Amino acid sequence: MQQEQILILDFGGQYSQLIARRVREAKVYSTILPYDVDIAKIKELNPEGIIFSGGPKSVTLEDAPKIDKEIFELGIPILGICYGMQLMAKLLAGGVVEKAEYGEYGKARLNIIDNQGIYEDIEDSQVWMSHGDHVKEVPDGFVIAARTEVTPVAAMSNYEKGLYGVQFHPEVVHTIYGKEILHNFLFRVCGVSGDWNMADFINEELRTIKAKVGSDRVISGLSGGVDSAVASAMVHKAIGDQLTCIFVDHGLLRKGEAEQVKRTFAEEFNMSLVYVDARERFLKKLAGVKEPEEKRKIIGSEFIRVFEEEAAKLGDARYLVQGTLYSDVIESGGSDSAATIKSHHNVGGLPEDIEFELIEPLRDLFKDEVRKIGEVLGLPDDIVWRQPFPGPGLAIRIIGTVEEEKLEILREADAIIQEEIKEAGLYKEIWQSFAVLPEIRSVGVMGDERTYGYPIVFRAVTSDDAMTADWARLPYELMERIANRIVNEVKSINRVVYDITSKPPGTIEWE
Ligand SMILES: Nc1ncnc2c1ncn2[C@@H]1O[C@H](COP(=O)(O)OP(=O)(O)OP(=O)(O)O)[C@@H](O)[C@H]1O
Ligand SMILES: O=c1[nH]c(=O)c2[nH+]cn([C@@H]3O[C@H](COP(=O)(O)O)[C@@H](O)[C@H]3O)c2[nH]1
Ligand SMILES: NC(=O)CC[C@H](N)C(=O)O
Ligand SMILES: [Mg+2]
Repeated sequence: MQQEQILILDFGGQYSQLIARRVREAKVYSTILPYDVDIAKIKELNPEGIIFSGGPKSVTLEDAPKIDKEIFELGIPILGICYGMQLMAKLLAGGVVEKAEYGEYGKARLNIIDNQGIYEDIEDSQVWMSHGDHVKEVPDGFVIAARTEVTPVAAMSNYEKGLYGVQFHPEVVHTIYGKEILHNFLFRVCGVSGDWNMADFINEELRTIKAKVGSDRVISGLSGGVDSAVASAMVHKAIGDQLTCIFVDHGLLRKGEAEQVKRTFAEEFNMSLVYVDARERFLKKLAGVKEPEEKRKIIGSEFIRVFEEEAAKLGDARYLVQGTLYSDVIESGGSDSAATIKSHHNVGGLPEDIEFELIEPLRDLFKDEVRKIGEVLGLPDDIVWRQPFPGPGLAIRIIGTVEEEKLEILREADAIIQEEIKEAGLYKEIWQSFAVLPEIRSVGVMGDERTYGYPIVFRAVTSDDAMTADWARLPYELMERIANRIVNEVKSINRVVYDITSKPPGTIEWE
């Protein structure tokens, strides 16, 4: 029997991934595809429903993303969100979209005019808006379902065909009834049963991996972090000893990390693990390099070169498993219409001549979902709840050139932070806590002596999925203890500052 699924067509919206998440939270499987996917592919998937995401373009422009009109004739219910609704209005006969006199950004009050379909049991309430265009005339067969103070067509519905457009964003938490509206679309309009769960996801992935790999050998990049542990554990479950995990020590790890990862995996996992000491070659390649994107690309490509050598030793493994998540993909400019914020080593930092076929079972998921899978698979708590650590490691926490001496300083400072945050019982609550070593020095006084040393930037953030983050409001006593210890125990450091920037506008890491 074919699995129930909802297809999300991505028009480059900020929240496309959030829509997918909300659908999964409703226990319905979802797939995101770019808007220009072939209509034949959509027919083949035969989803229970389709959601059009928002998008940055204006449908009134010539080069705006479009879609084959045939999609409205497939008999599949469609929910168009923001740009998605405007596109629906533009493509269907009778619909008119124009630039609105007043754009609407942020909170608005939804006034429901027609309570059927996705508005059953929904009351007038706050919604979240972000648009400059609006629908002026609804297409033939549609009714105006809701309005706001400035937008006369805030929602439109065609009950007969199961076509719905919403100008607001039901997927964001600020839309009070957002979840209920999406549920109405899924359960009342599309008629899904909502019996999908993470265990199904895992089983489906296992089947796909098995079918793809056959009897070939596979290697997996294993870092000790949760993503690669979960991805590797899944692949191991699918193909057993055909998998070999490769742990690369690139010299950019934290204090004691290499030993700790080796120990944990020997004790807790029955997968074979190869440890590669690649410290010298990474540091050599990075020598003198300052520019963050260049560092990232060097590291991404060197990782692959190491994996290739190890694959050859194993008799040519053709597949490489990576614990890539959706947040890595989107920041690397993963969809056609999204900007590149930074090239994650495992996505945008991959070399062009890579010959491996990638296996990335977590590519569509967010970290908290991966942690759930980790729990379902029975992975130990200290792996599942480990704070993320970026693949390029300390190299992107040293501003400027990466040198052994600076790495040593950063390792010591970082170890103090880890220790104190754990001691304070905050490790799990805090998304990431770490030290950054900037390329500046300042004057201080210690033991009546002038010092001219580096500062350490202490950064601690809260987040659910790394897409947005806020600086952690740590107790002053804890900050004080950390600052004191760093200045006293780490040589060359004479000052500690705390980063109070959220994401956006900052990012979590400094490079
Ligand atoms: N030192 C390493 N050795 C081998 N592979 C690595 C290493 N560091 C990163 N990788 C690969 O790059 C992927 C992405 O790294 P990333 O840091 O996002 O994930 P993670 O380390 O598994 O989890 P976390 O995000 O919790 O740190 C990993 O899943 C892994 O496949
Ligand atoms: O494996 C990784 N390879 C990378 O190149 C990379 N860059 C950032 N990160 C981690 O991703 C999350 C978001 O980071 P930023 O807010 O700094 O963009 C945070 O959790 C970062 O630690 C990386 N992880
Ligand atoms: N968030 C969106 O999808 C915006 C759609 C379109 N760009 C507008 O401004 O109206
Ligand atoms: Mg990591």
